[in-house]
This record gives sequence, C-alpha cells and structure tokens, in this order.
Amino acid sequence: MPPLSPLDLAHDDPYGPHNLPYGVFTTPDAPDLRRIGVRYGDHVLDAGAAAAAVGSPHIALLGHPTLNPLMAAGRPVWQAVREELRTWLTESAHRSAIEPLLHPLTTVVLHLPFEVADYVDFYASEHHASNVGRIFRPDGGPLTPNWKHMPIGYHGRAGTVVVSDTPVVRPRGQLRPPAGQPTSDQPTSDQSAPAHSALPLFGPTRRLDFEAEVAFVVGAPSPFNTPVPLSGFHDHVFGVCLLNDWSARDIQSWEYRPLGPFLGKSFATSVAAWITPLDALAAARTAPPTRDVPLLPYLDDSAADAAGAAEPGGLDLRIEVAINGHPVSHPPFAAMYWTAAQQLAHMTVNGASLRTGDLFASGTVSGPEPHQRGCLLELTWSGRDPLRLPDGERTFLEDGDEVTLTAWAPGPGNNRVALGEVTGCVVPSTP
Ligand SMILES: O=C(O)/C=C/C(=O)CC(=O)CC(=O)O
Ligand SMILES: [Ca+2]
Ligand SMILES: [Mg+2]
Repeated sequence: MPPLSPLDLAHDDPYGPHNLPYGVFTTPDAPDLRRIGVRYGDHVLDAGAAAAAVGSPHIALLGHPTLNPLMAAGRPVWQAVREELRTWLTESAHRSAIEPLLHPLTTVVLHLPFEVADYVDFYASEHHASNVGRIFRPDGGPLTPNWKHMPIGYHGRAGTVVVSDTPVVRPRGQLRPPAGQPTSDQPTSDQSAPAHSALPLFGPTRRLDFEAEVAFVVGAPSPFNTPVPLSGFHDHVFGVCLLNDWSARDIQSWEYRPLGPFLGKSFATSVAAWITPLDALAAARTAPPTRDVPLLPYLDDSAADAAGAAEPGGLDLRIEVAINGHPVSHPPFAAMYWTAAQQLAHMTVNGASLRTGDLFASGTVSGPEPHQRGCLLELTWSGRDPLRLPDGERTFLEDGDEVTLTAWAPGPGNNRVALGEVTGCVVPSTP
C-alpha cells in the first residue's frame, strides 16, 4: 500500500480545509529563509512556493517572510487567498504540484509570524476581574465603578511578544518591603503597603503566573480620527491566536498603583505560532452574556444581535491550560463579558488609528467555576489553596515548569477548529 498522502486527512481533522491557519517557518537546510506556511493536518504548506507553482496572483503576498503584507491587504484579499488555498489543498487537479510543498510539522521551525505593532491587553472577563479585585483590593468592591461601562485595558510591550516555545526567563524586580507587614510572597492585599521608609526587596519573582488569553491581530489599518465601529471588526481583524500574558504577581502588586501593570507583565508575552483566520471561526460565533447595565451607543451590540446581523459577538472557544502536561483549567471564552469588536471600537473611539500588526488580547479568560479560572492567582487564591499536580504542589510557577494553552472551537458540521497551541517553559532568573 502506498504511504498516505499528507493531502488525505481524516474527515474530522481539526486542521482540515475549514481551518487553514497561517504561520511563518524555516527548514533546517535553509534556516535564514523565512516562509509563510499554512497548517494542514500535521503538515505545513509552503504557501509562497504553492502560489508560484500554480501561478497565483497573490504570489507577492504569500512569498514574503512575514504575514504583514497579507494582513494589510484587507478582507476581500484574505477571502480570495483562503479560497485559493482550499482549492490547492483539496482539488485533484493541483495534487501533484502541491503535495511536494508540504513539510511535516516536526521538521520545521516556527517563528513569530508577524511584526507586532502595538500591544494592548484587556480585562474582559467579569469572573477574572471580580476575583482579582477580591484578592488585590479586598476592602473595595470586586469591580471598579467603570468596569461595566467600558472594556478596561492597558498598553503592553510589543517588543517582548515572543512565539510559542520561546523559554521565559524568571524576571527580577522590586518586591514589596517586608517592614513588619505581610510580605509580597504571602497571600495578601495591597492594603498592607508599608511606610515609605522601608527599602523594597529586589530579586527574582516568587509569584510567577500565567494568564490564559485569546488575542486578535489587526490586519487592515485605520486612519487617525476615524473610530472603527462595531461593524468594522471583520474588515480590520485578520485573525485570532492563543496568548499567555506571563505575570509576576509580587512585582505587579507593588508597582501597579496608580498607573497599572508595568514591569510585572512586560518581560514576556507568548503567542501561538498559528494565526487562525476569523472566517474559520464563523460557526463558533455566539451571543455574549447578558449585560446588566445599558451601554453607550458605540459599544452597544444588542441591536446587532437581535437583528441577527453579521456582527461577531462572542466566540465559543474552549481553552485548556496544562502545567507539565497536566490539565489544570478549562476556561470558556464564550463567558467573556466584553467582545473583541467592542474592544476594537473602544480602542479607536478617541481617534487613535490602527496599524497592521496591532495585537489586542482579551484579558485572562476565567469562567464562573473554580476549574475554569485562567491564572494561578485565582486557581490557588493567591497561594492559599495550592494545586496538587502529579509532580507536586504548586502555588505559583517553578523553574522548569512548562505551561501550555490549547483550544478548539465548533467548526462546520461536526468538525472542530483547533487553535495553535502556545507553550513556554520557565527558566531560572539570570542575575
Ligand atoms: O486588577 C488589577 O489590578 C490587574 C489585573 C491584571 O492582572 C491585568 C491584566 O493583565 C488583565 C487581564 O489579563 O485580564
Ligand atoms: Ca493579562
Ligand atoms: Mg505579559
């Protein structure tokens, strides 16, 4: 029997022709030649070579070392390229030209697939925000008064966004002074701030955490002073990927007042190597949870939902978080209070423009149940309730721990759409 062709996938392969995520790869024989790849089953199609082989009009976009030109080209081009790829991979007329251009996934190196422009991280899970509020600010309400009126976010550090599999060095920084008060490595609130005279500690974080998030990649730019309405989401957003917003909780809780997260999160943010086109997630669209306060018109998506209009609303992505291969949480993205379309509308309502490569993340995805919490801060309730793993207890991450996020979404028919995993291993602090 001849060996199976990589073009012959099982009918329920989650990386079938309904998915087709984009990445950038090299092969060991040409380590400097970055190429756009499209994942198909356990193989990667060399998309530029395929475009050349069939005489595609999109050869310049696909024969590029990053996704940026394709991302900038806009939705009609994204749809045309996606249709071409589907044809090349599924129609027998192209079989002999395409088959040699598929590389086994195990033989390629995957790279950050686009140049990150700006990076914004939101705070869109009501469950996460309430839990963090209870832990960090036990004397206040769980949510700040603005939380249900706008998607809260902060600007992160685009230059330290790294691709899946990049080791993450345990960061060093300032830690709350001990000074006869509860110290920064105890489960404590910010209310324990000591007198200004006590010198902070300095050293490797003792409370390194992950945050399970879903990120959106801007393709088509927008001009200054032209807010993007909810209905503009599909014209500007190219695709979706998993993201881990690594967080040093002791650095964060000492530094964040009054301006928000800074060095406690900027040391590394990991993204998956595969960007899933929004069109692959059409069957995963779902209504967001009922909002319990009225929204200003630029954020109000209730009319679009009621009319069944083609606005994205929520997305039914089922995430799994594993530490060293052991599942520790199953955060449901469908439970997010704010949608990505609302985040995009909010980010631009002041006239700020979008650039190709802007990355905005959902914020930690936590559901209502304890086993659906998207970070260790919540899962262990700030270290009070350690997790029991086969290799020992965890409050926060230890050197050598590997955190892996995976996810799938309902696809067409009974098929699943897999999102590319994001993984990263913690390595010891370097003095
Ligand atoms: O409530 C706070 O003080 C900050 C919480 C965060 O960790 C910010 C963040 O990264 C938002 C998120 O991932 O949901
Ligand atoms: Ca975050
Ligand atoms: Mg981060």
